[in-house]
Amino acid sequence: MDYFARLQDLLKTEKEEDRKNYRQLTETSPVTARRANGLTWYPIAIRGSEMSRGDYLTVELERTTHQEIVHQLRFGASAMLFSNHNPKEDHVEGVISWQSGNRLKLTLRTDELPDWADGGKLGIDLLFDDNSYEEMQNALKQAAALAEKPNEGRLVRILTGAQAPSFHTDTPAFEHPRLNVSQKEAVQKILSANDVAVVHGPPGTGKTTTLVQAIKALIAQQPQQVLVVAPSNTAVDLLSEKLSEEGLNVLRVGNPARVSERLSALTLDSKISAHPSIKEIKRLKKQANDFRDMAHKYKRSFGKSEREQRKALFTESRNIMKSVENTEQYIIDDVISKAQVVAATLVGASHYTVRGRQYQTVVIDEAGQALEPACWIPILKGQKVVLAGDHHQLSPTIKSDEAARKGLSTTLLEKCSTRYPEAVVMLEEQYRMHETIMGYSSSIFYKDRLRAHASVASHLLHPDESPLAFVDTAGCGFDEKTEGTSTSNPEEAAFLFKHLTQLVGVLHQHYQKENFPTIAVISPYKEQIYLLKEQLEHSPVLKAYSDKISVNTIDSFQGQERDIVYISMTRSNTENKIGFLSDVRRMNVAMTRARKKLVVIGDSATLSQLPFYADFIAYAEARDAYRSAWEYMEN
Ligand SMILES: Nc1ncnc2c1ncn2[C@@H]1O[C@H](COP(=O)(O)OP(=O)(O)OP(=O)(O)O)[C@@H](O)[C@H]1O
Repeated sequence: MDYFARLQDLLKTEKEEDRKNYRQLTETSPVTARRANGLTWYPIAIRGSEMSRGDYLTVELERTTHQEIVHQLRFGASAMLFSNHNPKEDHVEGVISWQSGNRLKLTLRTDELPDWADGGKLGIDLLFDDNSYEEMQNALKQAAALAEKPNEGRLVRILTGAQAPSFHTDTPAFEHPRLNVSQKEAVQKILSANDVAVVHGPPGTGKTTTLVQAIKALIAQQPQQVLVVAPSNTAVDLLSEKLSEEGLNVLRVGNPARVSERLSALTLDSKISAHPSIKEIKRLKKQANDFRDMAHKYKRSFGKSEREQRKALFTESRNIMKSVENTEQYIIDDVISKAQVVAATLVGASHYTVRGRQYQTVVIDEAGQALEPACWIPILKGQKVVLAGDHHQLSPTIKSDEAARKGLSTTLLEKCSTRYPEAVVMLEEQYRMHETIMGYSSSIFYKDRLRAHASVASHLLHPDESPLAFVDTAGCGFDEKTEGTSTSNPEEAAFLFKHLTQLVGVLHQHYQKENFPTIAVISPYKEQIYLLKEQLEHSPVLKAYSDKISVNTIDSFQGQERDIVYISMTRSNTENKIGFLSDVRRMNVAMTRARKKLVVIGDSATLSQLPFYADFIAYAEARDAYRSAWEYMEN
């Protein structure tokens, strides 16, 4: 089928580009550069080791210097333990089987540690993620084959546009005291869909709340195990927690990104150790060890009867271990089958513990950020799929421009929304933003259909504080600086903090430290973020509020909210280049993080190149929210 052959090609292009980037980052860089890029932990120490299934050795490793750098050494990734004395020869590969804080466990593809591991200077490198690409390619191949099978390929044909979806017409209206009208409509759509339903959740509209209730309702409608997946561990964690709070039995496959007792109780390991039959296993293991010890006592006796005795003891010990394995498998099967919800990342849905399972319903959250080939991994395990997300917020990160241009950046969510409007319900009431903050985004992206709930529609930091400001730096001479591919604007950064310091000074009179408003300072440019962070460090007034202020890129704020949001637009040049500010979805995310006050600082002359910004500035002007930076500089 053309559809999948094309996707397979695009994915191949993407993989090549990804691998190229990875090589550039790793092969020529010294360990410190790899560490700064989040690909390496160094130095590390071995804290313990144990045998795991299949005679593999699992070693526990710890970063020994304090390192806050964000890293990518996560559960499920392939990684390599190396010695920096002679890294070319002294290395061994494995898979990360657990990670938390500064520790991780690496399951090696061997049964013992090599000698060089005693020599110090150890580190661990992330390896290229072949496995995820393989899983995606396999899923695409399987989907293509399935589409040709008249009796089995229905869902595949529907999702690729070859056949229309159908809905029950007799599903009773869904009622729930805590959901609003469009949320109830979304649950109703999910219940009535035979094949596909789409929940379009603009910022702050309660998408998670809706999905949780929909999953409960699905299980009440017909007892079943639901597969719940998302591209990021953070989203999977959030849903797992909420579903479990609602009393559902959730199995979190894989390794939660966040450390919380509630979450770790949902993992397979934790459920296994809480299982009633685990006592039996412990007893059997002890018995097997006792027999083994007894056998070893015959070591120095060479008589025939001793030899036989010894052999019998070993056999007995081995038999017991067999039964241990059987019991373990029984426990695993029991734990998995009791789960009402299996929660994992898209690729994690094919983890060996749940690999062969089928589900009636598959729910994909954050589908606006999910690469389509990755979505096919869980979709093939279900009969019906629910896609939830917002294709007007950030799209999946794609490394190959060519693959992106040819369509890999278009998500299945977007395709289904366009193809089947009858399957889509948009959540229309939002619980985050003052209506003036919401207004521009709503008019550009959501056909003016968003409404602010009464509890937030007119909330302000203080009756004298306006909800929106565009501060124009045009003509101030705040020129951007470009080095390599990154852009920054030191004077804009300094100005931003001056403005923020003033605001904090005013708010200081109205708020206690405990309930002081939360603040985000964001910019699309990494280099600008470094600068902003540095300047924040040197501002004594703001430093006193450092636990209230977060500074980071737009991408890292998706899904979050703050009372006050400052956006440093950074670009200011005479050639009118705006680079990736032209991705207006990213701007949509930035602007909709603010609850009570949004301050956008930028150069109107540069920004107005794009109608999106020209219109935003006009929107601000019409609401008396336009200011020139000169006004502040004169004060
Ligand atoms: N029907 C409702 N009535 C009152 N409050 C609600 C309702 N639905 C959601 N909320 C509130 O709105 C906020 C956002 O809800 P939720 O976390 O479900 O949103 P979301 O859409 O998943 O967020 P995001 O914008 O990150 O996608 C929460 O504080 C939640 O309590």
